[in-house]
Amino acid sequence: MWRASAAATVFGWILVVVIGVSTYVTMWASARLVAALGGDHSDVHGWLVATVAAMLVQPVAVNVLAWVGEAHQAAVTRGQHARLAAVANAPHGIAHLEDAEASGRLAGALGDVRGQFGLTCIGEAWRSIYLRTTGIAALLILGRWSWLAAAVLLLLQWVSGRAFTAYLTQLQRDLLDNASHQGRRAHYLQRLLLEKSVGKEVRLFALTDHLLRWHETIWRAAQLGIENRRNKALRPALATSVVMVVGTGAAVGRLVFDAWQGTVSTAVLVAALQAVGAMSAFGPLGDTSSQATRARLFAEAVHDLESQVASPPVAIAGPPTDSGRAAEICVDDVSFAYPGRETPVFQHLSLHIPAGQSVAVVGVNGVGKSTLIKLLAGLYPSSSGTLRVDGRDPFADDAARRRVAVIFQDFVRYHLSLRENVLLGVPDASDDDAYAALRAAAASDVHDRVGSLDTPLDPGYDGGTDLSGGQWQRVALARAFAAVAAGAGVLVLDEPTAALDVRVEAEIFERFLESTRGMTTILVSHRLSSVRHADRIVVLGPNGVEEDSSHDELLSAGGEYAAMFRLQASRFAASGSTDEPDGDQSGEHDEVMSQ
Ligand SMILES: Nc1ncnc2c1ncn2[C@@H]1O[C@H](COP(=O)(O)OP(=O)(O)OP(=O)(O)O)[C@@H](O)[C@H]1O
Repeated sequence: MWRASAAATVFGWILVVVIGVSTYVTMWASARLVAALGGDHSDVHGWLVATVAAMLVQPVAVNVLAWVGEAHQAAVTRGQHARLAAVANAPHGIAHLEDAEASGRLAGALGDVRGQFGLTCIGEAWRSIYLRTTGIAALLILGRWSWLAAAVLLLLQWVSGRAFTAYLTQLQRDLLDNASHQGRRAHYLQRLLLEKSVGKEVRLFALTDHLLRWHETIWRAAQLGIENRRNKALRPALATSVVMVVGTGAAVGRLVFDAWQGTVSTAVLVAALQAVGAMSAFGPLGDTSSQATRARLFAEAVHDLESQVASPPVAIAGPPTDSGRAAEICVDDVSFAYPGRETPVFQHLSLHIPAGQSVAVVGVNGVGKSTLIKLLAGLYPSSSGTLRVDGRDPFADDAARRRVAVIFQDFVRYHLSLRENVLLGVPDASDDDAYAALRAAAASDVHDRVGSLDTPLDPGYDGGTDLSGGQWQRVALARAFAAVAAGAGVLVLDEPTAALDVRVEAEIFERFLESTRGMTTILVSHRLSSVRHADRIVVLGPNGVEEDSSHDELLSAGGEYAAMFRLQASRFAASGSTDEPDGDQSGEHDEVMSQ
């Protein structure tokens, strides 16, 4: 709370003290007023003024504290958003985002910041603090009658409050626990029933009933464990509250008895009766305790995430690189296995790409083409060997990473304007840069269709629209071209053109190779006809680089590449399409390479 806003914390504590003091004065002055009216007539006016003043000050301070709580809440929520964003983005790679437990916890924490926690928890935490302060006022008043009774009541309320908090903690922990296997699965199934992106398939394959039943089964199984834990924590909470009620009754009985015996004055009797009730501020506080517990658990969860996810090595911001110049890539004896996996994707892989060369990487499904690109982009560290972009490690050096512009097959469709989709990584670029990038990606017609660079590419927004798969791919390509114009030294297209028809893909790749001449480019595609104009073709196989030469040389060599290329070409010819003018090119899709 202090970190989010020191001013709100200090002001809040001042108000808490004011509330505590005004509570004490209200109880004591009103009791003295009753006693004065009842017979001793001592300074009726003075006690009346004190009572009224305290009764006015207290609600004003409570309301101002509620207002401070809201401002404080906003500051805390902002801070928590920033901390969560830092947790998600601090590590240089993306392994933590693929770790099911860490990403589940991150998603849960984010949901919490956006939900109830982000709205009321801090206000309720302040409420619980000032209620405890009113409890201290009540304790001091009770002490005027009997310190023993005050201490016993404090103990009973405190034990009951602790038992209730333990119960709430269990409850809230279960609510916060998005990381359990069953919890994640239940959430996932729930999302399938609600999300737009899967709505089509859910209807098409009539999955609704099946998903509902499946979700219910998993949810019930998860609930069973939760209910058992809750019941276990609820029993001591109930038992201690019974003891607390009996103890409070006994204290009231004793107080009345003392008054009956004449050992307690009217003022003390009236004040102490009020104080007995106010001692409940040390006990269970219902929703206030619940929210305050949630705030505490949330802070703990974020702290745990911070220590769990902050994995070394932290990236260094190296000295600026020669922006705009083609980069050289050296992969030397690199082996790599995904975190938590024993089987390596590749072992002892070596590949040298001189600056300015265009290279196509081809190979069957799962051989590791995309994984190699992820390593080049610095998203994972290699398990062994060295991988360098212009002599620097892209996993450890931010400047080296910025030299690599990649459009992956699962590129992001930003629900932002067309301009932002193209220029997201280059904020200083102008509209002309956006048009140039769109032209280079053969996407000028996308601009013509949506009408403006400002059009949101999401029909959910006013004036927004959606694009076809192929149009999205060309917009993503335009983003890559914009990155090149802004100084990236290696441009990688990892099959972002798979949804395009073969003619458009060939056109884009040709244009791409032409407009990036002199740059280092890497193309990954299953359509061999599309990549054959690259300077060099590298065929990846289970044992690393299996073939590595130009298209013509590989064809003459009559190896694996030649066989795959001829098979694609023959399928293409059999399909009767006239898309490929020289009849030497590949077919509709990636028949061979995908098998
Ligand atoms: N995040 C991941 N965690 C664990 N294994 C992964 C992950 N991503 C990919 N793999 C595995 O690594 C291997 C290489 O995958 P990769 O995506 O690099 O292949 P690819 O050659 O690009 O395939 P495709 O042609 O189908 O795109 C595959 O066996 C895949 O199952």
